[in-house]
Amino acid sequence: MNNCIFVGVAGGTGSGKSTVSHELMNIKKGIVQLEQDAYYKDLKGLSVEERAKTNFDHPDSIDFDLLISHILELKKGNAIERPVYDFTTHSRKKETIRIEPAQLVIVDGILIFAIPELRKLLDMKIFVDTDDDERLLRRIERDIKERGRTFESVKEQYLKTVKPMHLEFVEPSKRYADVIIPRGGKNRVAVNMVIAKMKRILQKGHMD
Ligand SMILES: Nc1ncnc2c1ncn2[C@@H]1O[C@H](COP(=O)(O)OP(=O)(O)O)[C@@H](O)[C@H]1O
Ligand SMILES: O=c1ccn([C@@H]2O[C@H](COP(=O)(O)O)[C@@H](O)[C@H]2O)c(=O)[nH]1
Repeated sequence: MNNCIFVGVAGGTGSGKSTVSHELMNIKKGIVQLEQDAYYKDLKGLSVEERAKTNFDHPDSIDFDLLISHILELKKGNAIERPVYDFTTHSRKKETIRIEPAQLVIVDGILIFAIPELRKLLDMKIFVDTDDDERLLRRIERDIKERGRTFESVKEQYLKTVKPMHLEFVEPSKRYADVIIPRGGKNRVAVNMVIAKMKRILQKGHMD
């Protein structure tokens, strides 16, 4: 598809990436989303205990080759089959989701700006910047409610891998952002400015 625009939304876990991505998806029909979360490597080959101990915040835990190849296919105008990842079992489901090429593709995830080959495929890079304590509180609530975790497991994972990887990979990748949204996805002023800009780009059909 000609003039397909790729917008990256990065930020730490619980920063509000999904919230911002959904706001952008609501601009008009036909905008599609590629979540880095869908591209976690399948850990079916490991025992349940080994899976739970995996460092899910290191770039090696994600199949970036597949994500990049999907972006390139969408750029060429071809549909892709996006994997479906199950956070409770740390494995890929059998089914996939067909994503058709679109004028605007939102790519979101904690590490997308930390990978140079991926970064250079993004036409606009937005970083959602939320204080660590707020992100942690949201993460505890979400992982217990939606991802089948206990408070103890969230605490252990946060201290062992989530926090150190955030400091090593996610936070430094903020330097590559074109736009930084402070205080998360409900920052109306910032989100409305990004939406207004995206609407202008979509009307013109290309980046400035
Ligand atoms: N500004 C905010 N204030 C309060 N809660 C928020 C805010 N932004 C997001 N949340 C909540 O925090 C959780 C994580 O937000 P989400 O957008 O899914 O973050 P991410 O995709 O970066 O992990 C969700 O439950 C969401 O409803
Ligand atoms: O099997 C898994 C895979 C990933 N995680 C955690 O998910 C977050 C990233 O998702 P957000 O939606 O951006 O919060 C990452 O910090 C991983 O630690 C997991 O716990 N289990």
